[in-house]
Amino acid sequence: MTQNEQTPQEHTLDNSLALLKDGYDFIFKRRREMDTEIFRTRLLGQPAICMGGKDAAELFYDTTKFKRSGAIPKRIQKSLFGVDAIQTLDGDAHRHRKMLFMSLMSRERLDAFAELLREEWEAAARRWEKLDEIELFGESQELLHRAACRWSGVPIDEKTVRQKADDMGDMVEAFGAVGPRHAAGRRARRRTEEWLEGFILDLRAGEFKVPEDTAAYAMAFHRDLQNRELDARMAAIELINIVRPIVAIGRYVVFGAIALHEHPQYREKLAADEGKYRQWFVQETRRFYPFTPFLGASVIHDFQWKGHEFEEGTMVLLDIYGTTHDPKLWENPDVFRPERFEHWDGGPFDLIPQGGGGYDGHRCAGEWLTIDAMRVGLEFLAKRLDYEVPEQDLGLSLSRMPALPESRFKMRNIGLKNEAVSADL
Ligand code: HEM
Repeated sequence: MTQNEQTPQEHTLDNSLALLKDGYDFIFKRRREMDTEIFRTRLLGQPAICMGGKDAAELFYDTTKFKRSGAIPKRIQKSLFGVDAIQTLDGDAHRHRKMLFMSLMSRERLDAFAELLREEWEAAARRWEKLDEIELFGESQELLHRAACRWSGVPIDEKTVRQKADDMGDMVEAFGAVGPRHAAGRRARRRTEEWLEGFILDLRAGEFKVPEDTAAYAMAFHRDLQNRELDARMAAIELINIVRPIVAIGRYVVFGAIALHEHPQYREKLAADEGKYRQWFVQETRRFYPFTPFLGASVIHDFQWKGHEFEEGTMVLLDIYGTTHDPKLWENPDVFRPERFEHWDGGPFDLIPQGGGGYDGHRCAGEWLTIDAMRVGLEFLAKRLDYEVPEQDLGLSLSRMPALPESRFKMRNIGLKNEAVSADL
């Protein structure tokens, strides 16, 4: 037997349709069936290696073995990420671009974001009080978009703000879709890139001014390793790489709201933040609910790992959903239990809903901001709002990528309680 034959192999011409059908469970289901952390299959007409778990995650983030350029399909770049953006860079070019993103994430700037976000929740809730019913998903995307624009220096036009927030959301909605949902995401991206490219050009021409510590300023005037400004379209794409994922936190707000609804015993604990309850609840929401299904990279040169052969150019997928539900890492992984985080040691390769490793690698630049934004939003829901949750379908299908309940979380009879939310995180 050659080393290669040790890797379980699916005998299939191509499994792309099964990937769409099984969605988040595609890799994990096969890992369970074959009792393996790694297997070979064929996807998008080419051989692919799928793997999951802590060791596999650590391997995936070894930049001497894997690269991102050429690994992200164009259809994902044209909808979700933007073509040739940070997600596709490697080596020094990536490190330099990543420093630009991380420079926006100082504690001071994150606190400023949390404050803007609290204002937006308060303003939105005052509007909701006058309505019979709202849909939390769209509403939270809009309020996150407003906070993201104010924080990033992007102008808000009241006439178009909801449309622009929906466009940000549609780019995310497109990633695991074929047909109309995917096409809508591409159209949304084209419109948004055109809008923000014009804005970047205005900033450069001095026709519009923004503070120097904003993302808009950073993207407009960033210089690459050759000391050149980014192409205006690329600056717009990277600015979208700030605003779009902030809007996407609306999905986690909905997941947190579902968790609160299905486990009402946590509401008071969350409001009072007994222990570090808010932090545990947020971490469990990010671990438990499906958002990113897997990540892709490509093998730089032949190597072996635990007796498995990796050949140059092979596409490799890391199972994100399966790793956050791996029974080797999480006791009773399919039970929602925030207290599990009381004794979690904070490893870089187990809780990986937003990628693993360090922030100098490809791990999500906005992870701290996401956690802060969820703490603000969930505290607001638990402490400041009274609401009813009418009968609706809150089920999440693992074959819909990205996952979202059909009803998008409807809330009724919303009122504001006389309780102040905390000023710090
Ligand atoms: C809504 C919740 C979010 C989820 C589920 C999420 C998830 C992820 C994942 C899985 C990655 C890829 C990691 C990798 O390739 O190894 C990533 C990368 C990234 N995220 Fe997030 N993210 C979220 C929020 C944010 C926010 C709020 C921001 C910015 C404010 C952000 C900015 C980025 C950037 C710039 C990258 C590319 C990093 C790189 O390639 O070096 N994300 N995110």
